[in-house]
Amino acid sequence: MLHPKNTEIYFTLNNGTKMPALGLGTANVVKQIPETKQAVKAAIKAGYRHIDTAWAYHCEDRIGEALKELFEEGVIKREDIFITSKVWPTHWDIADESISRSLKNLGVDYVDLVLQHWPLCYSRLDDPDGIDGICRNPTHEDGSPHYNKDGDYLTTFKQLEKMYLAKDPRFKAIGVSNYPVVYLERLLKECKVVPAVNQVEMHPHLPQMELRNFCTNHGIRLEAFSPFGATGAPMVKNALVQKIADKYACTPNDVLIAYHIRQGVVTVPRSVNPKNIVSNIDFIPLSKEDIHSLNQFGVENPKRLVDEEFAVAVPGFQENK
Ligand SMILES: NC(=O)C1=CN([C@@H]2O[C@H](COP(=O)(O)OP(=O)(O)OC[C@H]3O[C@@H](n4cnc5c(N)ncnc54)[C@H](O)[C@@H]3O)[C@@H](O)[C@H]2O)C=CC1
Ligand SMILES: O=C1O[C@H](CO)[C@@H](O)[C@@H]1O
Repeated sequence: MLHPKNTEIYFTLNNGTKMPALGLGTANVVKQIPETKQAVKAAIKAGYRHIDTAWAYHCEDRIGEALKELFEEGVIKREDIFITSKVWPTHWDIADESISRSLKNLGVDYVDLVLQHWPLCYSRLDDPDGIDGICRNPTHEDGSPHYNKDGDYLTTFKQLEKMYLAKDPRFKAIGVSNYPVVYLERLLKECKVVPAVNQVEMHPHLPQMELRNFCTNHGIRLEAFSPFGATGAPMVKNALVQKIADKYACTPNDVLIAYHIRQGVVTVPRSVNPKNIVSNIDFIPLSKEDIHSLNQFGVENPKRLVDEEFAVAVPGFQENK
């Protein structure tokens, strides 16, 4: 039986927007940021129609250069692709300005999805070496995160909601990222718009079963970041993943991507290597039994692989759930 490629699978969000199941992650490590442009061009030419980015990745301008060339070469039109950007905690109370900054850097009139990047409020500190003159991860002298103590994390989504309800033409859908169930419960009580997406760390070490059930029940599309376990792709070396890869005669990366798409979860693996970018397109008909064994592995061995110093401020990050 012929299977679709991962790039041919789309999911429908709760406002009717269609979102490609596979996207290109662009949170490149600093030394690879200059390779973002060629990675985006390689991905689009290979069939990707979804780019996941953020103000905080400091590469939106390079993505914009790639898109400009692809549009001019007639490879794609703007409406052919799905672009996600995100509002970083430094911009928790100026989401409008963050969106305008991202659109300027990307060189587009709109993005398809805007996410609140983290439910946190950072102080906005000047930093000539930062992004747009702002320190991305502000800290106190002791190295602890420099939060704005007067900030309410829900402010950001409330600002996105207000613009969305006013039919702001700069984006099609709004969502969140790194929201645990308890934060979603508050949001659903205080806001009118149900987030279209919740982007969270997910892989067989972190199946997020409670969050998966909650989001499914409330029509929130889950999106898996760090599907390979972030830089160095540690999940690729996982024995169970490798055993399943052998069974399907595919790569462990193929299993890790199919693990999400077969469960209706969007995923955005990162690479600047055109060979890897292309190989991540291969669809694998992972069975329900194999998906269950991968989920069960994580239920019994929960482990966060992207565990940044600021993340512990969000419930659920401490207990590695
Ligand atoms: N919302 C959020 O807070 C976060 C969002 N993200 C998004 O998720 C994306 C993906 O997650 P990441 O943590 O960046 O990493 P990832 O889990 O996608 O793994 C990237 C690593 O896998 C390697 N890789 C990729 N394809 C491969 C292949 N076919 N064979 C062997 N190695 C391969 C890459 O070289 C890189 O070292 C990010 O780029 C970003 O767009 C990531 C982290 C947090
Ligand atoms: O989206 C994100 O990507 C970086 C690297 O993982 C992380 O700081 C942020 O949440």
